[in-house]
Amino acid sequence: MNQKNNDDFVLAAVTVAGSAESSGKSSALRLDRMNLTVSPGEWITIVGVNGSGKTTLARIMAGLTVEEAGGYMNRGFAGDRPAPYVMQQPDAQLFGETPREEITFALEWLQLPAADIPVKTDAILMLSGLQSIAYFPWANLSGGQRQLAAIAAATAGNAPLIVFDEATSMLDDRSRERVYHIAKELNAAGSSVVWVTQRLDELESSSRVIALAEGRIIFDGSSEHFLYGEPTPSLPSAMSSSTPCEQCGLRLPYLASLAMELKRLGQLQSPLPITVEEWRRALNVG
Ligand SMILES: Nc1ncnc2c1ncn2[C@@H]1O[C@H](COP(=O)(O)OP(=O)(O)OP(=O)(O)O)[C@@H](O)[C@H]1O
Repeated sequence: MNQKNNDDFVLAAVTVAGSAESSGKSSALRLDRMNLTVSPGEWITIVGVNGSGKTTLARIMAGLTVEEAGGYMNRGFAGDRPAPYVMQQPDAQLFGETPREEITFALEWLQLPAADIPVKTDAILMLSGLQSIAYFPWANLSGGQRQLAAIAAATAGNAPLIVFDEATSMLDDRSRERVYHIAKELNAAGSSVVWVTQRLDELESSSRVIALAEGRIIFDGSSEHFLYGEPTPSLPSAMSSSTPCEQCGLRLPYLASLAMELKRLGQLQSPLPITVEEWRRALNVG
């Protein structure tokens, strides 16, 4: 973990030019003068409809090369090396032949003492639930199992910043929970996590949500405000009765709609629940 630099990670007026094909849209820019500050240890969830710029932003935050990017970036606590970046598709990010080899390579790249690597590899295989398939070649594993191995390798080094770009979208519920749990543990240990997702049911009350539309940040605040909050005054009045979530073109999760309806009927009061635990408390059960 990079303990030396506690400066915030800062993007200022970052712009990425659009492709010729996208120039017919209202915004031809992939990112449009984006300003963003992330503090050490923060968890940020990035949401937005398809093509809103999530992956472009995630790649810039990870320190990967994005052509035609301009503006100012100070990587601060994230350090100069690229951050681990876990993509939706595992195959492009695998270097080894098996899950065990993949994790071993990741630890070697981090220059851990050679003697520590086998023990640490076993610990990571166990944490990610991959022990039983540790020596299987990729061809014998499912896409989800390959993705779990890629995630386990990316998270092996407790990097100061880790970017998950819709990393769990091809995993089943159990594997998704496992990955989410690993990311949470890393966050609790001090890593900042950038979590790009289309799944609004993954939001937690305390976490910060950044919503993108057409390459711009159109919401930056708490999950609670995003799902239930007051509309943004600057938006056209036709949109003013909707929540920030709906204003981004995203559909409210079923449970959030239910909470709003129960509030309208006087059955629930603010703060409205988001997580299972909060629902239990709100309904006075369990
Ligand atoms: N390599 C590229 N070169 C040029 N334009 C690109 C490139 N990759 C994406 N774009 C365009 O940039 C815009 C933002 O794309 P981006 O992949 O960042 O969005 P996204 O929100 O991650 O989308 P999705 O949810 O579909 O993955 C889109 O209009 C897309 O067509």
